[in-house]
Amino acid sequence: MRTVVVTNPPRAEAAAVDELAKHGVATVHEATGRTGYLGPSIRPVHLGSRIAGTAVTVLSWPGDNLMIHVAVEQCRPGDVLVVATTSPSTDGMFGELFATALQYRGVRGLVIDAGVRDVADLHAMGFPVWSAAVSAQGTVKATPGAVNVPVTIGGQPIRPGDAVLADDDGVMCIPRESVADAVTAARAREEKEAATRAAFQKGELGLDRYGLRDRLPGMGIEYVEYGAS
Ligand SMILES: O=C([O-])CC(=O)C(=O)O
Ligand SMILES: [Mg+2]
Repeated sequence: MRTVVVTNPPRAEAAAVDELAKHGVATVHEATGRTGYLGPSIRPVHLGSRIAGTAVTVLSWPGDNLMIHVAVEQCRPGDVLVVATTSPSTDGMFGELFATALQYRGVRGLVIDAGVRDVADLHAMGFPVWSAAVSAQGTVKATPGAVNVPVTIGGQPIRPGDAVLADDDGVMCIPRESVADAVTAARAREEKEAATRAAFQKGELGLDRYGLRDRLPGMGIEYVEYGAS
């Protein structure tokens, strides 16, 4: 692994990232052709937050949070810290002290493919975190890694400066060049879903709205009156 700290990577445009935060992960994931989702193993540590920000990426050795300390200095307002490890680990690499340092720098949250701790404090501070685990197990500060290199979480590549969108449904990454397009697509999908919601509120069935009823026979689905042989 290259032990490198990349400074000042290009970041997704801030206004587009802020627009992105108006839309949920499920909506943007669908609107972008089901791309970029980090998968169900990256979970919100506390519910009720939705953030979008630009990624500062960290590649750490498992059980070692040295490079998170290095990365804090690279963070700017509007960033999200994204931490991957070189092999799987659930150790609690991050807690309220790191969150305090990141909040001071205007960082919007943390996404980490490892463990976090001090979760009651993180909750009280209002610092949103998505992680693979919660663990009191502490870590060392010993092994070089990298900051602002491309990382992979849940099979999804995340480059420094890409947009990260996270809410109660999980986390997704949008390439920094594609954020404005993703916002446009998300708006269109929300308009379509608003029309569907209004129809469902009046009792229309998905079977009819989506043209499914006519397709059921072709799929071999038949209706049988209860008790009929
Ligand atoms: O200091 C650590 O190793 C992680 C932690 O608990 C904190 O950030 O509060
Ligand atoms: Mg702590």
